[in-house]
Amino acid sequence: MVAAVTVVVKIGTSSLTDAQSGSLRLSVLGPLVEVLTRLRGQGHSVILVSSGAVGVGCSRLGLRQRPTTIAEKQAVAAVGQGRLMRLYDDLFSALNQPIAQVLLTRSDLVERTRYVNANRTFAQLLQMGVIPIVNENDTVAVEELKFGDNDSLSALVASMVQAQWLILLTDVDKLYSADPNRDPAAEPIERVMRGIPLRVKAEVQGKSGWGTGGMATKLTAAQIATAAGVTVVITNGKRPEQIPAILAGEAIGTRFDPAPQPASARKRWIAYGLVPEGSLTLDAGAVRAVCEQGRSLLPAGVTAISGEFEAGAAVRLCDPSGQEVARGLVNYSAEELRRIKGKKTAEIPHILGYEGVDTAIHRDNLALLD
Ligand SMILES: Nc1ncnc2c1ncn2[C@@H]1O[C@H](COP(=O)(O)OP(=O)(O)O)[C@@H](O)[C@H]1O
Ligand SMILES: N[C@@H](CCC(=O)OP(=O)(O)O)C(=O)O
Repeated sequence: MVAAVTVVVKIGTSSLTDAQSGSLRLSVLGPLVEVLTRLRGQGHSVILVSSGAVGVGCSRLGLRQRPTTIAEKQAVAAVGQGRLMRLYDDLFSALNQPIAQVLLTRSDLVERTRYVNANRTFAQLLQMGVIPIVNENDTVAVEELKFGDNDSLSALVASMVQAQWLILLTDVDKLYSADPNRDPAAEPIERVMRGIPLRVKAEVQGKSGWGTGGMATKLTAAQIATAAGVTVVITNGKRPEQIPAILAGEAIGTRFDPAPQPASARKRWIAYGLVPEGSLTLDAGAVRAVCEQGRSLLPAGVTAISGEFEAGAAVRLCDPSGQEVARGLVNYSAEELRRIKGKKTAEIPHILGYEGVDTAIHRDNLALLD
């Protein structure tokens, strides 16, 4: 018997719907509902992140391809989401398991008070024995503030609720060294110890006909969730009955090990919950100070600024080669930083004409990326 855990299961359109007809695959949904209900009955907390609103909406409206315009996608998702939830409610109700619909947009997680509030709602639902079923609120999400894919959404939810497990159910059994649907020589990867291998990142271009992000967004999800201390597994959605064996430690699918010392909830929110509004390029000394010595970022170590943002905004911190290494909340606007970049702290009041703070980003507002 496995100790009670919080598990987030994400199921993609490619597993939920038939690629040809677009109709829902009851042969997948039935066992999934059964296994999640059983886990709940054993005392585990379960959250389901379910895609499928667009796919189901398309099937209902007789559309043969995923819509391309935003307005079309939003309208089709509005048709599909209700049908999807109705089906889930019927199936879970047959097993006496209460469920809840939770629709989130990126902006719900960007604003700290809304993030904290969403977290409280999840905690309350789980305490009441409910299985929350989460999707992006496609109908109202605006392009600049979209998760865009439910892989990232599921990782942010897993991080927010401090889940032990995130299980990504898809139409392949594992992560491969290349897209197995295109390259027959692709080799399966059973375990990713820490950090996602670069050779794999370069080889994750494809996706199924109805899927959104392909394997690339699953790797991003794995990065976000493992950094929060969550164990991530990518496995085939056709066999949901394997989930208890996964939780018991069996080597099924691809397993990503969690960070041994996850950052605090606030730092994780800075790193992955917020949407960066610009970028700062750092010199090598500043990268060392921030990444290895845990120090604040001084204007002296900044060599370039891109984007327009106000003080308090979230920005990317990049090393001299352009690789993103951290994120943080700036103490100065982009316009101010352009004037004081590369300058010593003592020079700042003269340049700006007022006494500012010493740091461009204080270490408490700085989160390293995995
Ligand atoms: N390196 C890889 N390993 C496994 N699958 C890959 C890889 N690169 C691309 N893919 C593709 O990713 C697809 C799954 O992603 P996607 O279609 O978005 O599924 P979902 O709807 O479950 O999110 C697979 O069908 C596969 O073709
Ligand atoms: N929110 C969208 C799903 C977006 C998405 O990530 O799809 P998928 O790649 O199939 O998990 C929907 O419900 O159709």
